[in-house]
Amino acid sequence: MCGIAGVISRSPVNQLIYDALLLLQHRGQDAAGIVTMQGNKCFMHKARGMVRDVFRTRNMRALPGTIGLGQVRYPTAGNAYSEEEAQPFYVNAPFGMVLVHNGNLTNAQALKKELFDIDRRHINTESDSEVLLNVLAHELERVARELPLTPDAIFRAVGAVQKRIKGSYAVIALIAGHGLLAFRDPFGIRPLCFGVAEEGEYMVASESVALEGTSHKFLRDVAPGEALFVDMAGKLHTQQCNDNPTLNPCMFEFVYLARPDSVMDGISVYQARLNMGETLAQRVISAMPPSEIDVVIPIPESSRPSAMQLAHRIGKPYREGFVKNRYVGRTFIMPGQGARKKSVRQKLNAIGLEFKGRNVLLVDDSIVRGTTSKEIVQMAREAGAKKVYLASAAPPVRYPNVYGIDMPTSEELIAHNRSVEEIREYIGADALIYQDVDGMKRVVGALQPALDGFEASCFDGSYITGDVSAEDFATMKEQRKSQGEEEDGPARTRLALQSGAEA
Ligand SMILES: O=P(O)(O)OC[C@H]1O[C@H](OP(=O)(O)OP(=O)(O)O)[C@H](O)[C@@H]1O
Ligand SMILES: NC(=O)CC[C@H](N)C(=O)O
Ligand SMILES: [Mg+2]
Repeated sequence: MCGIAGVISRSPVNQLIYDALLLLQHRGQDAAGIVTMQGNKCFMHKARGMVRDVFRTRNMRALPGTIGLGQVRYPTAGNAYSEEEAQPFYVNAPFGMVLVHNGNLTNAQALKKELFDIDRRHINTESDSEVLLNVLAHELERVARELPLTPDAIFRAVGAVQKRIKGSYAVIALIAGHGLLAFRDPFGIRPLCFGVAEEGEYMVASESVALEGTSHKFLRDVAPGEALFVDMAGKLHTQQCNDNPTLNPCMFEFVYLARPDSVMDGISVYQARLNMGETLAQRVISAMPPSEIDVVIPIPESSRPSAMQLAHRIGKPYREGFVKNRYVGRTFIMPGQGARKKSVRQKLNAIGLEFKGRNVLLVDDSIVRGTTSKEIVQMAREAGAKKVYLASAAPPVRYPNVYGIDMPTSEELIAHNRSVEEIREYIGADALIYQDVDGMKRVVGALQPALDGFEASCFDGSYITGDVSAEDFATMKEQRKSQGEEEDGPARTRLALQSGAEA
């Protein structure tokens, strides 16, 4: 996932976008960028790093205008080290357009070839988002043959884009001299919502927390397949661009990615995590008598609501046994296993007296590569715990994700082709208790009756778009592998150390 935000206002938007990106920082730590437009001219600043490092006062001053957008990046295509792949992307025709994207196109490589061979468009990076922008530009160019460009024509172009691109996408784009466009994939995999400040001043963003934190009133989520367009006069136009939209939000948003104070597609992320803690408690009770547990300890940060609810349900004390260094970012979304591993110990430290001589139940929101849990279990033992049990509020992550979470290969997943007993052994815990897939879907789904389902492929192996071929998987895997191994060692460690602004 990445975090995206776009604003149209009557006053300068540079600070508003900066503030929104800071509120979305937890969605991407590798690069950040903002584009504003004044008249028909674009002003862009993007670079590797976190928001507070990328934008200095001089950069902010060079972003004038009352319309703009920005992104914080967590790459799922291309690599984390390329400045060119940081977003937004710009294309000069038609009109001059910029785009930010959260998600991942599963047919990016085929589209890239098609764009070159047929549409005569050259893509200069490995980013699927640059491909997306060029498909949009191409389709917009077709409808723009007759001017003026109407919202209706723009929506027709979005409909045509949706027919060509596959995968997941929440998109915000600016069309110079015309306005702000946003749309969401027809399965509703990646989140996107919008709100209003004053009449005619809109913000579109990945999470509701970005709207709330910048004093915008949340209006609603963008529906799957829907597009919205705000023209330069601040008039909002919306239209469903797809014949068969369904709502299947990504389950991993509720497990880990999103901030707990966000509400996505009508589901409170916090409540979803509490509910997961509640069902996990039942799994714990059926696995062992609660009398064997002295204390429940969360693995900060994301597991806290689930751990709290679990402790309450099994009637055991909830204690903070690990202190998080607030200057180290999220480890899971860091590029490179070396950086991730090192960061766990930099990030978390045990408080000895919560562990000494006790049977502790550690709770995490998910176990993906096992980096965190293996280190943490060892740290709990070093701190003097008698028994170390581990519970995961999400089920085993067994399958690759191709929709915007960077786990493109099954081999890197600790639960792939391993039984729970084998995982327990690898992690070194005395017991390992997982959530089950149906239980998770039931308790999160209960919060929104209008859902058609969840995109939960990394847990159940079922890919909601139904069109990812074995060849697509192989291409994405190869592409990520070659990009991911490019720069191991010092550069990755540097990134790990420099990340850390609190979201
Ligand atoms: O099994 P792994 O590959 O280690 O991945 C899972 C861990 O990574 C995430 O934490 P992270 O440190 O990224 O963020 P958080 O502070 O929001 O929990 C997640 O919450 C788990 O703790
Ligand atoms: N996580 C994301 O949403 C990534 C967006 C895009 N695929 C990129 O790699 O930049
Ligand atoms: Mg964590």
